[in-house]
Amino acid sequence: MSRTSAAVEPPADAVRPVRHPDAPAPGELLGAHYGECFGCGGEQAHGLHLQARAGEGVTVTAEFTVRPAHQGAPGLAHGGVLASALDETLGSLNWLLRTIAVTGRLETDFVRPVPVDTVLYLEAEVTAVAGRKIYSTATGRIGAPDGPVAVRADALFVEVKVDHFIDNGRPEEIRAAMNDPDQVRRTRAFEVNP
Ligand SMILES: CCCCCCCCCCCCCC(=O)SCCNC(=O)CCNC(=O)[C@H](O)C(C)(C)COP(=O)(O)OP(=O)(O)OC[C@H]1O[C@@H](n2cnc3c(N)ncnc32)[C@H](O)[C@@H]1OP(=O)(O)O
Repeated sequence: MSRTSAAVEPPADAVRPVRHPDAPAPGELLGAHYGECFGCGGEQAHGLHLQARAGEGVTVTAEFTVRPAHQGAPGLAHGGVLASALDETLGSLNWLLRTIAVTGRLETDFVRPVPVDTVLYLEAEVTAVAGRKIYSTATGRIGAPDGPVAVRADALFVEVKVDHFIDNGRPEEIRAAMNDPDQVRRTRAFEVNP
């Protein structure tokens, strides 16, 4: 039996992803796309503060340290928090395509418990693109970048226009994001996919 469902399997007409020529160079930190983002934002006290770095092709690596605020069972990371770390890492791949996309489906395997204070070493890759649909996969390892796999995920992201956020988000946060003094974050949010 396949580990993943058909929803995250690229269709026959899917193509290989193409790294955007202006994508950050391999090794470069991507930075947060939004200061209040639970996954990557620096302004969220209990957020993941996940730092993603561009890799070769359409890949990223990221690190996330499990803090006491991220517990489910005593001393162990909450599964939803680990899914968030995978989601954020996978979401950051879309910046290498210069595409704004949201998670349509995220299928997660929790392979090993992840204790508080553990660094989760994540790597993710876009495997295929079919129209607006972006297929990607990620793993999270503990102990070291080549340590044992603790979590993994397969995902389908769907490309959206910036109207997705304007129509559905709250005006005050949209305004604040538009006025963000950080030009890269503004570009990422509003100029990539007008
Ligand atoms: C302020 C701005 C900041 C911006 C910064 C960047 C933000 C980054 C945030 C990063 C944070 C981290 C990331 C986050 O956490 S993102 C936050 C979590 N995700 C969401 O909130 C998304 C909510 N969902 C939607 O808005 C819509 O459902 C979307 C946009 C996804 C699709 O609705 P839309 O009406 O647009 O399109 P469609 O329905 O015609 O579907 C199109 C195609 O896709 C296929 N499909 C769809 N869903 C699924 C599914 N579940 N399984 C399998 N397939 C699915 C569908 O069959 C169709 O295929 P085909 O028929 O064409 O073959």
